[in-house]
Amino acid sequence: MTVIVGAAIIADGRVLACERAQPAALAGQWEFPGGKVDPGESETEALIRECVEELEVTVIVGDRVGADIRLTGRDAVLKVFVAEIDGPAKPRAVEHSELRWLGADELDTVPWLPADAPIVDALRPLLSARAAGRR
Ligand SMILES: Nc1nc2c([nH]c(=O)n2[C@H]2C[C@H](O)[C@@H](COP(=O)(O)OP(=O)(O)OP(=O)(O)O)O2)c(=O)[nH]1
Repeated sequence: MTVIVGAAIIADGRVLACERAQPAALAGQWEFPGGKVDPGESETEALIRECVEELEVTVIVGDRVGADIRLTGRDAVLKVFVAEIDGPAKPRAVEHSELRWLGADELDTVPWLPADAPIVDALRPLLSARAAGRR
């Protein structure tokens, strides 16, 4: 089964949402940066590599957010991890059409990929807690 990892990159109580530019069927929908784990690579290594490729930032990978999500019609599972940017670098939209930092009350302002709904739900309380300074 293909494992796809995603990074819920959090800073200042907001999470980084990324708008897909391609393929056409997914363009305009929002996601967590990430992608397939390559053979011989750990999930953490894959996330770090994908964030460098897609955003030109190095992330520190933390806890899982939500449960494993089976992608419909595919032999694939999505696993999302909390992450933070290591250092002062700002993410750049290398492969996405737009990046936005969203607070707990802004999560519903973008159309997420359908599979991400449970992850977005799991993130909401986490972001509220961080915004309130209770990491
Ligand atoms: N990265 C990412 N992919 C997601 C999310 N939700 C979701 O359903 N997916 C799906 C969309 C894609 O079908 C698949 C990931 O594909 P991808 O194109 O980002 O991964 P990749 O770079 O490794 O793929 P490839 O170009 O090497 O084929 O997972 C999400 O939040 N983040």
